[in-house]
Amino acid sequence: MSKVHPPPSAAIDPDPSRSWLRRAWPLVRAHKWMFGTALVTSGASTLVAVQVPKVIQEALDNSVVADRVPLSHYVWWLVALTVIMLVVGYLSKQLLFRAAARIEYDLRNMVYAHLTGLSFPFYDRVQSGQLISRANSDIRTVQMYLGFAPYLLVQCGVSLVAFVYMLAINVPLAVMAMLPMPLFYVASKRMQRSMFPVSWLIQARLADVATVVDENVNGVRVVKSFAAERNQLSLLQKAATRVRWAYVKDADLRARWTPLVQNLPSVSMAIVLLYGGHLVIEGSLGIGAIVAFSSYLLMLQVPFRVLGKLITFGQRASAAAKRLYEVLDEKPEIVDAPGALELTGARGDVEFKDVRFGYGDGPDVLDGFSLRLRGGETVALVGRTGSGKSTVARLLPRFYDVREGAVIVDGHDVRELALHSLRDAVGIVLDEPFLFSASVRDNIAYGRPDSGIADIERVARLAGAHGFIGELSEGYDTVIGERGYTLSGGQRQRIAIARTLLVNPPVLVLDDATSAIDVQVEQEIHAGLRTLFSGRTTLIIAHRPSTISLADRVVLLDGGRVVADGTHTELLASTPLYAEVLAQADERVKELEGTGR
Ligand SMILES: Nc1ncnc2c1ncn2[C@@H]1O[C@H](COP(=O)(O)OP(=O)(O)OP(=O)(O)O)[C@@H](O)[C@H]1O
Repeated sequence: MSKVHPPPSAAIDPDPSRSWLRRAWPLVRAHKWMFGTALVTSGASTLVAVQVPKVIQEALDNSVVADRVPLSHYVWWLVALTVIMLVVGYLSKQLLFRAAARIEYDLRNMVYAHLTGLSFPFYDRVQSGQLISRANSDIRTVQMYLGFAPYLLVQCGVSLVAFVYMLAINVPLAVMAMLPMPLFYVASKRMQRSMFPVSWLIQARLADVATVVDENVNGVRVVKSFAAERNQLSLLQKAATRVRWAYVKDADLRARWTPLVQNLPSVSMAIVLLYGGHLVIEGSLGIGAIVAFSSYLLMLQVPFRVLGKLITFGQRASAAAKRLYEVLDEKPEIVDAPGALELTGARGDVEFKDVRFGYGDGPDVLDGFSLRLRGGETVALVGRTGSGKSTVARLLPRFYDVREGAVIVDGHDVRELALHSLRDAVGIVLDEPFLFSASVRDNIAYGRPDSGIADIERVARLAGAHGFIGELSEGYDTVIGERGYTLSGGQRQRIAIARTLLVNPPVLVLDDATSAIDVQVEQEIHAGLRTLFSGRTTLIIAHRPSTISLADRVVLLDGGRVVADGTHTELLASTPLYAEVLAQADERVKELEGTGR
């Protein structure tokens, strides 16, 4: 049985006018106990660390210089403090890393869940490399900051206790030692201002590189068939050069600012030596105080140094978070209407009523498109390339919404139906089906994961896939390579047909779904296809007369609307455009066969 994974514990604040940190706050708050305990224990361990110089000071003054107390007394104290620091430090780190991992889990799940919910128009606009980069590196950057910034801040805060101890030893010396600190603050601020744009640029350019790499890997077949490796490499080099430029700029700014910011506290050490040494010579301060002071100053350097890093880190996290929010704030365009109806036991009566549609802000692809498919009918949709046939197919399961008119299933506008019930009822097989890197059996059972092998074999037989599956090295258990590229185009199509058949949808759309199956094999599986179509409403988008002959009726699409409707023979006789489209398709098939594809 598969393990149940908990849903994310929190979502981000939806108000986009708020700062990125405020919006991310619910993620941290969801683990407040673990986080809180981690912070308290880390504060406690720092507090213990601050005691160490005090013990050394007393040991020097009372045991080494004055011989009033045995030295072993202080040695035991130091041992005890170290043990406490070890135990408390272990606890705080354990809890902190766990809390940080949980934040990452929540963030990752939230982003992926959101991406899954987004509609096709979003995926048409966004490059997948950018998405992958956002989903990986940006999540990590934000998680690191959310997880570790509060911890570092607590450590910084508690280290300031060191300053209180310095004041207790000698007020004027403590004040003088802290004099360079305002300068330090100003330098850190300036560093922050000059570095922010560059850190933003780095994130954006890394995403560009991811896009090129993604296209290179996914489009490797095209790249190689055009022997375009060099071009692709030069594209990558261009993107990588832009990243390098940003990193060099970052390094340049860092090299200018970091030494200044890091070494300013050393000025404090010089002041302590100069003024403190004078006080010791005068006899108003013990030598132990100077040693304690230098330790405290070292401790105080840590927060200031960390603060500098925290600032840069914060800028990266802010840039990453804003890019993640861009995705998270994206509203799915195609969603269930309030009170959406469940489509159950569909008859498969389909109607496109005076549909006008275009992609995004683009021109109309369909305009005044009307078509009725009665329950159980098989209709072939034919048209020139680019005439909008696949677009018609995409409107039926509501991948996109129409601009005007309506798509109606069983008397209901698809916009009134619950999306999951509509998509359960409409099966769609594409010409280039996507297969997963899983076994043939799992690919066929994708829509019905609980199906038994008997059902899987039955649909594979109908789709004409059983024969070649049997010849694969491990039959139905053969794992097919990424996207199914270890199979031929026709084999992939037959697996995709079987996959849809198993779901048994009352409405079926085959979008050029047999185009890669050779004519002879297609003839062989015609019987299977007829069984597949019987009892369900089928829209076949096809070019071959042999496929078209499976339909009861043929409609011709041109100029965004239906221009002819009838049987294959009727259309051949009455509509010259129909014969022209078929002839063009025939030429295309011959060309493809000629190139051996
Ligand atoms: N996702 C999209 N975003 C923007 N425009 C698109 C998109 N998909 C298709 N188009 C455009 O819509 C028009 C119709 O495309 P469609 O894929 O529906 O044609 P088709 O008739 O199926 O073509 P073919 O026979 O070549 O597959 C074309 O002009 C195409 O450029």
